[in-house]
Amino acid sequence: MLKAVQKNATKGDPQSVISAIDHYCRNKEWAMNVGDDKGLILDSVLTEVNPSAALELGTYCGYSTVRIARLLSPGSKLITVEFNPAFAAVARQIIAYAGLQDKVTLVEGPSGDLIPKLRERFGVKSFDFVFLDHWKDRYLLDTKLLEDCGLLQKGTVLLADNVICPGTPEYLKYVRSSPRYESRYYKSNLEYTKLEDGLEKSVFLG
Ligand SMILES: O=C(NC/C=C/[C@H]1O[C@@H](n2cnc(C(F)(F)F)c2)[C@H](O)[C@@H]1O)c1cc([N+](=O)[O-])cc(O)c1O
Ligand SMILES: [Mg+2]
Repeated sequence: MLKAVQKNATKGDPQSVISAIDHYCRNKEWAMNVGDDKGLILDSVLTEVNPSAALELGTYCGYSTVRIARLLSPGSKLITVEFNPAFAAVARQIIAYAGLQDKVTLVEGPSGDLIPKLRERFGVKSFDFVFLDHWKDRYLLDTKLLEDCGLLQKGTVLLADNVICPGTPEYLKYVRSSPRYESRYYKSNLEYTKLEDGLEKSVFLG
């Protein structure tokens, strides 16, 4: 994927990086990026929220990191968390190739340990936007952790990938039944396939 970006994309042009990854994953080797179909929903929700402090759980190779960072207003920041050092190393290069390294802080390690430290380490008061795309059995745990650490404020938007495929049943049940969230499903398809998948947008009500 990184080679495809270096070969086919233009340095400093985030859209060309996104297109190069989508073309590679559609024609050469599938990969678990949010992809171009769900990516358009991510773009529109992000533009609507226009966050000054955004968090991504699950950097993987940095595809959605680039999608998010390219739309941030000047001075806004994205913190992205990745557990796997090999993926993090690729993501750093892809983010840098897109020229977005000044807007993005990539933090390596497990979310359980890192989330409680985000305030003291990065001076984050709270997040306006959170993109969940990491291990599906951690979505609910980490959402509760974000609540408990006071990192969500009234109006914070959580956007979760893969709520249908591979699926995040407990997370969905929680955000759809809790009086503290206003939740809505955006139907789409699993990246680079015709299978159904979708994003769940949940607004924290405080
Ligand atoms: O399993 C999927 N995604 C899991 C994604 C996992 C990614 O999130 C990282 N992570 C783990 N913990 C953290 C943190 F930050 F919490 F520490 C970050 C992992 O190292 C990995 O890079 C998936 C699978 C399919 N599929 O079709 O099978 C499609 C998709 O879109 C998917 O996202
Ligand atoms: Mg995903």
